[in-house]
Amino acid sequence: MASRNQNRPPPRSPSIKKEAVDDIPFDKRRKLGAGRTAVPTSTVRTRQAFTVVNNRQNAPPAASDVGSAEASEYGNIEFSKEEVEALLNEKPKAKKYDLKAKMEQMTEHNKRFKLCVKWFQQVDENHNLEKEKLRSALESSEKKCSDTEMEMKNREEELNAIVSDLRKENDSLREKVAKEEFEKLETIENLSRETEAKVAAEKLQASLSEQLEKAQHEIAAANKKANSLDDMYKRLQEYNQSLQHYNGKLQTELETVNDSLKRVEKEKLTIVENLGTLRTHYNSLQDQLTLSRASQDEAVSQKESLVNDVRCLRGELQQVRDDRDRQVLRLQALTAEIVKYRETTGKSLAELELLATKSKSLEETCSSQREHIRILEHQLTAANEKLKMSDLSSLETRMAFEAHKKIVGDLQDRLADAERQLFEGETLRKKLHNTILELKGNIRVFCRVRPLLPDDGAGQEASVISYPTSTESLGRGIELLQSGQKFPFTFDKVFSHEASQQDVFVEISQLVQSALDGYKVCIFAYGQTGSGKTYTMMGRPEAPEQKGLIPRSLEQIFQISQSLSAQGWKYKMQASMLEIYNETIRDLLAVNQSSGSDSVRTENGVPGKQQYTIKHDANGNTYVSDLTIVDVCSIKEISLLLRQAAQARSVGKTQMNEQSSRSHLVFTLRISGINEGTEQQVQGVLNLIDLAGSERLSKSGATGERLKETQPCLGGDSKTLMVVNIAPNPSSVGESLCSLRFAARVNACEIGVPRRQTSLRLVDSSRLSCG
Ligand SMILES: Nc1ncnc2c1ncn2[C@@H]1O[C@H](COP(=O)(O)OP(=O)(O)OP(=O)(O)O)[C@@H](O)[C@H]1O
Repeated sequence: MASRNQNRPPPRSPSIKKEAVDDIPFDKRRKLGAGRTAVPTSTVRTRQAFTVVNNRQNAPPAASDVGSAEASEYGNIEFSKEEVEALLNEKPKAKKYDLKAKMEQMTEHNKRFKLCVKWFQQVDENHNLEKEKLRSALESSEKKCSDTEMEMKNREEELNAIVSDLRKENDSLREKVAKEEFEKLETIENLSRETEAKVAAEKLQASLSEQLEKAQHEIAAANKKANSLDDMYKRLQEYNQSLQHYNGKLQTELETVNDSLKRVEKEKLTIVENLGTLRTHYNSLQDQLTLSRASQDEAVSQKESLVNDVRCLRGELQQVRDDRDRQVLRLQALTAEIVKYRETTGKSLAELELLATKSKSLEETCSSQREHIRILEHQLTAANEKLKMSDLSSLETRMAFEAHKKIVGDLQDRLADAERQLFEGETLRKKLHNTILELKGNIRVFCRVRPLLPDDGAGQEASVISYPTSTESLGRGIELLQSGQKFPFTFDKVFSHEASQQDVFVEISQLVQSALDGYKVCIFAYGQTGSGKTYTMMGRPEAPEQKGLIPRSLEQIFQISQSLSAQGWKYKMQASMLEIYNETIRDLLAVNQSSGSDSVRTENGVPGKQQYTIKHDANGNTYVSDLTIVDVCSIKEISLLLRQAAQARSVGKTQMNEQSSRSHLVFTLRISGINEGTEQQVQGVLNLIDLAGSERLSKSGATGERLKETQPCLGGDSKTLMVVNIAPNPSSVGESLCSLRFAARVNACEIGVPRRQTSLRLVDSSRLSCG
C-alpha cells in the first residue's frame, strides 16, 4: 500500500500548517486569506488510490474481501473526478445472459457506488467543517489584523514622535557641532598657546625640580621636626590627661567643698536663728529684770510707807492709850472724890448731879477712845500683815531677780559661744566661697534674655531663642536661630525672659559679699542698645520688685556689714560714680551738675572745673584724680546718691543729644573694714558697670581706651562677672549672635587668681584705691 501511495498524485490543495501561517508576513497572509485557498493541515487526508477499487475490476476481490472488512478496507478510499465519471459510465461486461455474473458485477458496482457516495458525503462534511474552521480562522485573522493595524497606528505615532524628537535632537546636535567646531578652533588656538606655555613650563619645571630637591631636603628636616613635635604632642597629651585627671579631682573637691559650704551655710543659718531667739529671749529677760527691779523698788517704798504708817499708828495708839489712862485715872479720882464728898461734906444734890454728868461724859469719852484704840489696833494688825506680805513678795522678787540674773549670765555665755561659732563659720564660709569661685574660674559669664516689648514691633513673635533641656545644659545653655541655622552657647548661667531681678541677684550675691571680704569685684553688663543692660544693673530703684543689681548689691553690703559689727567689724564705705562718653570722663556725683561744670567737692578739695585723669599708684591700684568720693553710712545715703547720679546722667543725656547709649557708667564702692577684736583689716572694691550699647562701640568710633584704663578689674586679680544681655526680637539676631560670640570668648578667658586685700591694722585708711 505504501509503495502505491508513493505513486499517487500530490493532494489537490497545498497543505499549510497554522504555525507556518503565523510565520508568513502579514500582507502575504492577507492575500492567502482573501483567496481562501489555504487548507488547514488537519483537513487534508492521505487519499487512498481509487485504483485499488477500480483495479478490482480487473482482479475482483475474493468473497472474503467484501463484508465487514469492507468498511475498514475502503473507508479511506478517495475518488478522483475521472474515477467517479468512470464509475458512473461503467457498463456491465458480463455476457448478456449471464445473469449471475451480471448480478455480481452489479453488486460490485453498487458497492463501489455506495463507497463513492459515502466518500462524497464525507468529503462534503469535511468541506463544511473546513469551511467553518476557515471562517473562524479568518475572523481571528481579521481581528488580529485589526489589532495589528491599531498597534501599527500607535507605533506609527510613537515613531512620528521619535522622529520629531530626533529632528529636534538633530537640530541641537547641529548647533552643538557648530559650537564644538567653534570651540575646536578656540582649542586649537589654546593648544598653540599651551604649547608655548608648555615650553615655558618645561623651563619652569627644570627650575622647580631644583627647588623640589631643596624642598625635599627641607621636608626631611621638617619631618625630623614633626617627629620631635609628635613626641612633644604625646607628652602634651599625657600632660593633658594628667590635667584632666587633676581637673576631675578638683571637680570632686569642688563638690565636697560645695557640700561642706552648704553644711556650713545651714549651720550658720541655725546659729543665726539660735542667736536671734537667744537675743529675743535675752531682751525679754532684760525687760522682765527691769520690771522686777521696778516692782521690787515699788515694794520697798510700799514697805517703807507701811512701816511709817505702822509707826504713826503705834504713836497714835500710844497717845490714845495715854489719854485713856489719864481719863481712867481722872475718872477714878472723880469717883473717889464723889464718894469722899458724899461721905464727909454732904454737898447739894445739884452739885452731885453735875459731878455725875461730868463723870458720865468722861466715861463716854473713855469708851469712844477705847473704840478708837480698837480700830487703831485693827489697822495696825492689817498694816503688819501687809508688811509681812510685802516682805515676802520682795523676797520672791529678789529670788526671781537672782534666777533671771543667772539665766541672763548663761545666755550671755551662750551668745558669746554662738558668736564665736558664727565667726568661725563665717571665716570657713569665706574660705570655701573663695575656693569655689577659684575653681569655677574668676571670670564668669551670665546671659540674660529680656522679654519681648511692645516697642519691638509687630511680627517679632517668631522665636529665635531656645533653651536646651538636657541635664548638662539645663539653665546654662542658649540656642540662637539665624537663617535656619542653630548656634548653641553655654555659659555659667542663662536667665530666660521670665527671670526676675531677684533671680539674677541671688546668683551674684555671693560675689558681692566677696567685696566685703576684701576682694576686688567687678560686675558689668554688655549687649546691644535696648537689650536690658541698664534694667539689669540699675533697674527701677523706685519699684522694689524691679530694683537692679546696683541697688540690691548695696543693700546687701550694708545689711551684712551691720550684722558683722557683732563680730567686731567696722566698715567704711566710699562711693564714686563716673560716666565715660567720647573718651571723656564725667563725674556724676559732682555737686554742681546742672551748670555743666564738674565737681567742686573733690577728693583734694580743690574747687573749679576738673580734668579727670586716671592714675595708678605704687601698689598697682588705680584711681581717677579729682573724682568726687562720698562717704556713705546707710542705704538711704546710697539711694540719694543713685538718684543724684541718675539725674546728672539725664541732664548729660539732653546735652549729648540722646546718645547716652554710647556712654559707659561706672559705679565704684570702696570698702574698708577693720575688726577691733582681731586687729584685722580688709579693703575691697565693688565695681558695677553699665557699658554702652555693644554695636555703638564700633559705630561711635569710641575705642574704649579710657574704659580699659578704668577697668583693671578685668585683667588682674579681681573676681569678674559679665552679664551679656540679649534682645529676643528676630531683627536683633545678628547683634545677639555677635554678643554671644564675644561672651563665649570672654568665658574662655583665664585671669589671675584674685588677691584678698587683708592685713593687720595698717596705715592711712582715708584713701582707698579704685582697683
Ligand atoms: N528683664 C526685663 N524685664 C522687663 N523689661 C525689660 C527687661 N530688660 C529690659 N527691659 C526694658 O527694655 C527696655 C530697654 O532696656 P534698657 O534701657 O535697660 O536697655 P539698654 O541695653 O540699657 O539700652 P542702652 O544701651 O540704650 O542704654 C527698657 O524699657 C527696659 O525697661
